[in-house]
Amino acid sequence: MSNWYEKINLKTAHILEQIKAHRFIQELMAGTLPKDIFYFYINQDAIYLSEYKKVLAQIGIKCYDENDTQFFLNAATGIINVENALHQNFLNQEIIKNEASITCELYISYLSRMAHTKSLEEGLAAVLPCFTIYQQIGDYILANQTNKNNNPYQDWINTYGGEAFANSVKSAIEITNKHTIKASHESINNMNKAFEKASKLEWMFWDSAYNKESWKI
Ligand SMILES: Cc1ncc(C[n+]2csc(CCO)c2C)c(N)n1
Repeated sequence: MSNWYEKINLKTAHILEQIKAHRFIQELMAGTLPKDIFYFYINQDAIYLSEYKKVLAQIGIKCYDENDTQFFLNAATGIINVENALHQNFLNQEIIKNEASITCELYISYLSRMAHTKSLEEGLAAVLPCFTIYQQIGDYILANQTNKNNNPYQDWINTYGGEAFANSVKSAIEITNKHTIKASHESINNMNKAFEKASKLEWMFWDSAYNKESWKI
C-alpha cells in the first residue's frame, strides 16, 4: 500500500512535468537562461526565503515530537546560511529590489496563513512541495544535462541535486506521512489541496521570474 506522499506525488505529477518543461528550467539546464532573468529569480527567492524560514520555524513550534521540532528549526536556521551566501553574490550584482513580486507575495502569504491559522497537518502539506519539487528538479537537471563543466548555473543545480539535500527532503516527507496516519478523511483532503496549491505556486514562481513579473499599478 502506498503512503500519503506517494499518492499525492502521483496525483500532482502533471504539475511537476510542467515545471520540468518550463522554459526557465530548460534554459537553466542548458545554461542559456538570460542573466537578468536568473537575477530576478534570485532576488525574489531571497525575499521568499526570508519569509519561508519563519514559516518553517512556526511549523517547528507546532510539532509535538521534539525531533520534528528540531528538524524544522534546523531547516529554518539553515536557510539563514543560504540567504547570506545569496546576499554575498548580490553585493557585486545590479540593483536589488526589496519588493516581492505578485506571485512571491502570494506564495509567502499563503504559506504563512497555512502555518499560522490551519492545523499542523495542513501546514506540513503546504510547506512540503518546497522541499520535494526542488529535489526532483535538481535531480532531473543533473540526470539530463550535458554541460556540467561549463554551466554558469551549476552551483545552483548542485545545491538541490545533492545527497545532503535528499536526506533533508526524506525527513520532511517522513514527518508529514507520520501525521497522516491518524488524520481524518477531511484532514487528508485539506492536506491534498494544500500540497497541490503549493505545487502550483512553485510553477508560478518560476513562471513569474521568467516573465519578470511586475505589479500592474
Ligand atoms: C520558491 C522556492 N521554493 C523552494 C525553494 C527550495 N528551498 C528553499 S528553503 C528549503 C528548505 C531548507 O533547505 C528549500 C528546499 C526555493 N529556494 N525557492
